[in-house]
Amino acid sequence: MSASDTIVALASGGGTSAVALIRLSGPQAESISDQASSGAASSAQERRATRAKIRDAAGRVIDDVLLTVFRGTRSFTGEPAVEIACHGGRLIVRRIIERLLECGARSAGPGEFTERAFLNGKLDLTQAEAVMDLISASSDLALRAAHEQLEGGIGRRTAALREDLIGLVAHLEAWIDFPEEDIDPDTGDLFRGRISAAQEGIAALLSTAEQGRVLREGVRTVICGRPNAGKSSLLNLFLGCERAIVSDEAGTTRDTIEEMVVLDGIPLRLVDTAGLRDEAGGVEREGMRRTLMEAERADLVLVVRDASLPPAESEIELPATGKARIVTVLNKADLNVDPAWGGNNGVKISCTSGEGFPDLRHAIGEALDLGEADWGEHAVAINTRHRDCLRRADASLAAADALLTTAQPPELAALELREALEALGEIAGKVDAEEVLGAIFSSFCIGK
Ligand SMILES: Nc1nc2c(c(=O)[nH]1)N(C=O)[C@@H](CNc1ccc(C(=O)N[C@@H](CCC(=O)O)C(=O)O)cc1)CN2
Ligand SMILES: Nc1nc2c(ncn2[C@@H]2O[C@H](COP(=O)(O)OP(=O)(O)OP(=O)(O)O)[C@@H](O)[C@H]2O)c(=O)[nH]1
Ligand SMILES: [Mg+2]
Repeated sequence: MSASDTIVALASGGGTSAVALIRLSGPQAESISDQASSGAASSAQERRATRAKIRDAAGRVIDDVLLTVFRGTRSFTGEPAVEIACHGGRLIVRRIIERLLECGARSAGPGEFTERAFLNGKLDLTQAEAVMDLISASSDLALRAAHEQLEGGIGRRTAALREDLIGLVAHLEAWIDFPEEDIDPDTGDLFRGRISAAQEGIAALLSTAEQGRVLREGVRTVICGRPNAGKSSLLNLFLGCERAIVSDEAGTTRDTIEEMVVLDGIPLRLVDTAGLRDEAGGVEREGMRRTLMEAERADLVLVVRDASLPPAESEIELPATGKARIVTVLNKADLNVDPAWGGNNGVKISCTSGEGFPDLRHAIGEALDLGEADWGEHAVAINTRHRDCLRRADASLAAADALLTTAQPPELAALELREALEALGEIAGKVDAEEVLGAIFSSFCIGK
């Protein structure tokens, strides 16, 4: 499959920079670049940075650049491509792209280069997704998981599962189609054992979904407590800057404030909220409603209490927190800690002095239980699309197993197995009936 048009886009970040990278991909990449560079592209050596001048239609120089030409399928996109490294001014970038459009290129849509790489067989779907994960990774662990996926980690694991199932379908269908060949039906325990082994493989992948979500979106961490407990001060302490307004006026924070931080390699999406109190009205009430909504969706709730007050005065009725872990933070430990706090097992800290902050970070790590140790060597973490495909595959395998257990016609079980294969194939973006046929002929030598 190959695209007929040539796309162009800025590949580096917007804004002003020392150098910017403009990318062209498609069959006319080289000829379009030639028009804009007085033939410099076609006289350039393949995959070698070559000095050139980009000129407008009137022949005036727009910029002095480095061109790199990728010929044939030897490029990221698997089709002819040209990269132009120009000076990173906004106007320069705009003028060069305008010139390339004038010469016959079209503006690329979002993800279109990677989509082409997929369509040209350079990447499977999980690898294409990994490119995005890689770019948006906000922590070392997320980066590792994205790298593993870009290297084909998930693709390999689903391919192995598919291979097992293809063997199974081949066996079952050969038996259906050629009963006279005297193939051992093998639909008893052995056959079902292979189905359940595949289900175990699926379950192992599915069990990484939660980590995948956390790595991609961050642990939703909601800071809640009574007004003035120091919630916004805690957010600021995490960020190391005065992001949220802090004041001794109770009810300062009205709307939720969200910021990402990374704690020992784990991304946290921190949400500062409006304080919870019974006597609130008007805007503050609306703020509280938002706090409760956030708490319900949280993975982790940090309950901030003012340790300089007696426990009863900083007590909050904890909102419904779904499945969130809860860590209690006893703030203002620099003041006189009310003796009644004695036996409370919250983490004592001072947001003003920073004292006790390492203990809090440690307590959060423990509560989340997401440390390096759990990652093993291969940091595979599936995304929601993979999860949905895996769940469908698992349901089909369960159905196939049930059909075989109740001695239904093998055709029905074969259909379910094919459904499972298709669902697994969707993960890497391939669905291919030929594969099953190939396995039948190669392993059973039918027609000899
Ligand atoms: N300048 C530049 N830097 C970049 C990219 C790019 O496209 N251009 N990348 C884009 O995301 C990443 C690197 N990934 C790449 C992947 C494949 C090929 C490539 O040319 N593949 C050919 C040749 C293989 C080889 O010689 O190793 C191929 O697969 O046939 C290039 C970059 C990050 N840095
Ligand atoms: N002594 C002391 N004061 C603190 C500490 N943390 C916060 N404060 C003070 O407590 C007051 C309230 O702090 P905020 O961070 O605004 O409290 P909040 O929980 O966000 O309050 P609302 O947004 O109104 O719900 C401010 O005057 C802070 O300076 C602390 O560790 N020690
Ligand atoms: Mg606040």
